Amino acid sequence: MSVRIFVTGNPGVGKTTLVLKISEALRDKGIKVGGFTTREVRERGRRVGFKIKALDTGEEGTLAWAGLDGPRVGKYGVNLQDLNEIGVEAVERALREADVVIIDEIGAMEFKSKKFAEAVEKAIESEKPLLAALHRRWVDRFKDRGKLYVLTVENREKVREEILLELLKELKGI
Ligand SMILES: Nc1ncnc2c1ncn2[C@@H]1O[C@H](COP(=O)(O)OP(=O)(O)OP(=O)(O)O)[C@@H](O)[C@H]1O
Repeated sequence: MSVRIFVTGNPGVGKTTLVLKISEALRDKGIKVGGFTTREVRERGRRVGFKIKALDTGEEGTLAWAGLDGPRVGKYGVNLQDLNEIGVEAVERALREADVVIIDEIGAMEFKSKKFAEAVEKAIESEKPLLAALHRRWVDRFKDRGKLYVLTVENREKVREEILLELLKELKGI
């Protein structure tokens, strides 16, 4: 059975940073990483939206923006087009072409897309190693389908090393 690693934790604890550093470390070893990351965008100190970026191509779009017309999560409207065309496509590509699949994150915004939900399911069922950031509210739904790490400021460096070793062990031979 393949490794499936979920990382959760409070907002801003470092989930995206962990995923990015692990992606870099894997790439440095010649391992092909695919999937997507998200990041928040602030203007004058206030959060105004979220960007979504494909790990393989670097293509970036808008995941959600305050006041945007689209399915709503809080004050943000979700941009289904970029979520599907950048995020979901990146996961599909990773499932075909990459050695490791990264999903950052599984949460309310992302689940506004049925295609995203299907891609997550495929990624979990896949034989390829999966590393996914999981929003706190979705932990109960996914915690039995892989290994769950709860990230804190205190443990985040150690957890990062542990996950990297776990993935490398699984990828031995590539
Ligand atoms: N290991 C670390 N060492 C130092 N700073 C860190 C570390 N991890 C994260 N940070 C800093 O903390 C901030 C938030 O990190 P990050 O965006 O990775 O968190 P997150 O958990 O993904 O947030 P969100 O809840 O928005 O998804 C960033 O400014 C980042 O640079």
